[in-house]
Amino acid sequence: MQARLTLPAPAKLNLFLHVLGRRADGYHELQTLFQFLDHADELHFAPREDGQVRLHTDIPGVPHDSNLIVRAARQLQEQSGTRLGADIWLDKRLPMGGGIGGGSSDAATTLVGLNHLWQLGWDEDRLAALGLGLGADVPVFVRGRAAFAEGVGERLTPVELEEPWFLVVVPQVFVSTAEVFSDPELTRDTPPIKVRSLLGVDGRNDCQTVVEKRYPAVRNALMLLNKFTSARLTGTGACVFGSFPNQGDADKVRRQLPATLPSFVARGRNTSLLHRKLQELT
Ligand SMILES: C[C@](O)(CO)[C@H](O)COP(=O)(O)OP(=O)(O)OC[C@H]1O[C@@H](n2ccc(N)nc2=O)[C@H](O)[C@@H]1O
Ligand SMILES: Nc1ncnc2c1ncn2[C@@H]1O[C@H](COP(=O)(O)OP(=O)(O)OP(=O)(O)O)[C@@H](O)[C@H]1O
Repeated sequence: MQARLTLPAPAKLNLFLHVLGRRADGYHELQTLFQFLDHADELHFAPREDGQVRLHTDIPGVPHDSNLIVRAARQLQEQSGTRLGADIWLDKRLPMGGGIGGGSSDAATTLVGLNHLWQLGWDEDRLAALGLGLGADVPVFVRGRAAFAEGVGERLTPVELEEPWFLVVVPQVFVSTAEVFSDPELTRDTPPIKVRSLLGVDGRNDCQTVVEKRYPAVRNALMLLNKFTSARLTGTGACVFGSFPNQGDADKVRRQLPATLPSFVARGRNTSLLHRKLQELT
């Protein structure tokens, strides 16, 4: 591997997730609060003169051409008209299907990284618009600022939040986002809130009841973590999390969880690890 650029692709949490309604195209109108975690995949990039895009790391179950990294790279290549290609390597650390946005974050880091490497000069708005076509969570990762999100996640208002430590528990099940959103029992009528009333909002996730019913492993993880702190679901799961004022308190609870249940501790951040790294580059 001879990488020219190495960048992180951090996880996100949905600190709350409200489902407001269903649109004609089947997608759901949401309101959610995104914050980033200092826990990340890492991507390595090198330019290619022959125009090919090659990801050299296999993710089991994800064919090369369906990987969001490859799809993001090819779409940026096509839409920018560059003749360059890229070799890409991935250190996968984020659990998949966990509701912490690993695939979307990989796609965003690819867009931002190749924009830099190929010297395209695209601005954030253009990269975020391309990213939205790859997944609802991609724009927030492209922009890298904690945000109140509306629509399907594309209307973003940056916010400054406290930056506590989070203990994230990773139940060993894969939750299908599409299945959760198509469940007839999903609550879809939460009234909209205004960004200025954010502070008064509790951390409810409207998907939690449906996910707990369908996935006993998630219900068990929530029950377990609830013994120590107020536990919540992120996205459509499977990950559940609780917040702590410092790392020591989070680690202490982590040590009391069964060894069979994977978990990690990471700080919540208002500026993503990707964007902090980019600031060092410029
Ligand atoms: C739940 C969140 O993680 C919150 O951050 C995201 O909104 C989900 O984003 P994502 O994983 O990128 O989801 P996508 O790949 O865009 O959508 C997966 C499937 O979930 C359903 N879906 C997703 C997002 C949304 N606002 N309404 C939906 O109904 C759709 O059936 C869609 O086919
Ligand atoms: N680079 C990638 N990393 C992870 N998953 C990928 C990637 N490319 C494609 N996928 C596909 O996307 C699916 C969802 O992965 P992801 O890790 O984004 O889920 P998630 O954490 O639930 O995301 P979200 O919070 O956005 O719902 C995977 O099961 C996989 O099939």
